[in-house]
Amino acid sequence: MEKLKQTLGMISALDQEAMTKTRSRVDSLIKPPGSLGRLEDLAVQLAGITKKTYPSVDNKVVIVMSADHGVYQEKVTPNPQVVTAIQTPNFAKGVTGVCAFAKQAGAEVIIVDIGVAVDIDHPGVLQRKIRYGTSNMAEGPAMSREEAIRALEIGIEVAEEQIKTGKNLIGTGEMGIGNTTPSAAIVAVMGNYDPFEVVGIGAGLAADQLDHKANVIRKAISQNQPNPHDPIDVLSKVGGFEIGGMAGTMLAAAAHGVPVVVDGFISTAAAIIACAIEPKVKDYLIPSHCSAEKGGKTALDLIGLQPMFDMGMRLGEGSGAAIAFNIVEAATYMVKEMITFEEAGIAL
Ligand SMILES: Cc1cc2ncn([C@H]3O[C@H](COP(=O)(O)O)[C@@H](O)[C@H]3O)c2cc1C
Ligand SMILES: O=C(O)c1cccnc1
Repeated sequence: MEKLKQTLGMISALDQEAMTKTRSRVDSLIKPPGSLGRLEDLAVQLAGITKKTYPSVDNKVVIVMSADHGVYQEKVTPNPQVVTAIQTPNFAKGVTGVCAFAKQAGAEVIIVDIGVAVDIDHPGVLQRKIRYGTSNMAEGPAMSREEAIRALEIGIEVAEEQIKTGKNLIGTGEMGIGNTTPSAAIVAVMGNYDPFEVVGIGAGLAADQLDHKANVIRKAISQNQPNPHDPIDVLSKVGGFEIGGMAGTMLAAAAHGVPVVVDGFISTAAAIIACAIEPKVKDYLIPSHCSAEKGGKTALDLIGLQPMFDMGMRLGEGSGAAIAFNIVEAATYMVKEMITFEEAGIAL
């Protein structure tokens, strides 16, 4: 709890002076005013986050949190639970979807076992297991409040280790068979939606099973009565270890002035928790894409994030975040590589 409290105490508002300076430079660059659209706003946001007029995001990492879910027993996903364990070392080997995009973006991928159902024996996997998967939220709380805080603190610690080594752009990613169910539950509770409005097919559930998936979430909510005004209560009752870990990563990034790129539906559920814990976190978040998962747009809208692109992607892992790294870095190149009208000797 100490680590969490200390981290929350370090989160401040964006640096207005840096933002004003960067906005002024962006407005005077040799282009029609506003012609680089939201890339201009992104540059200003990066200045506010990093407290630098010329922000740099040249040292990138996607932190992937891997965990299993007790609610798997309710047949909410078509894939065997063992896929989480099979995939986890694959992130260390560099062969998953996010790894391909991270390689292209020049980013590292860090994989953390925060709660996989079996032991993962691979030297490249960070061992931070809280437990061998959550409990079945349809029968009781997914985890204790202490475990939820532990998940947040693991996310903080892993992010801080990365920031200490010089990382200046973080993406959130996850692996966890069944995790679109707790994600939809979080969105339903925090946004007061009926679960059916926000459940999707996840990693390929048959469309005729969506009613069942929504019913499982309804049961979990009525069984546990998560309090939407207490995000840690929501995380513990209907969340997941990897969701808590990603929320913690977002809190740490905000505390240390590092921009954090949010991936798809599951990362957005984590962002909803992080923003409810500390609303100032929102300004440090950079959305990437709009997940094709049914609740994807609703989840982003809940915290007012406007995605950069919509490619019908629904993989998770941090894949959309890694692709978005290129756009985020483009904003920094605009500020430092383009000249102003004045520097060009032109007075219009
Ligand atoms: C081979 C494979 C690789 C994945 N990589 C990410 N996910 C994605 O699918 C899972 C969530 O979907 P659901 O809730 O329907 O189980 C998570 O692991 C998510 O990261 C994958 C899923 C599979 C099958
Ligand atoms: O958008 C996501 O994060 C997502 C959607 C479906 C399945 N896995 C991940």
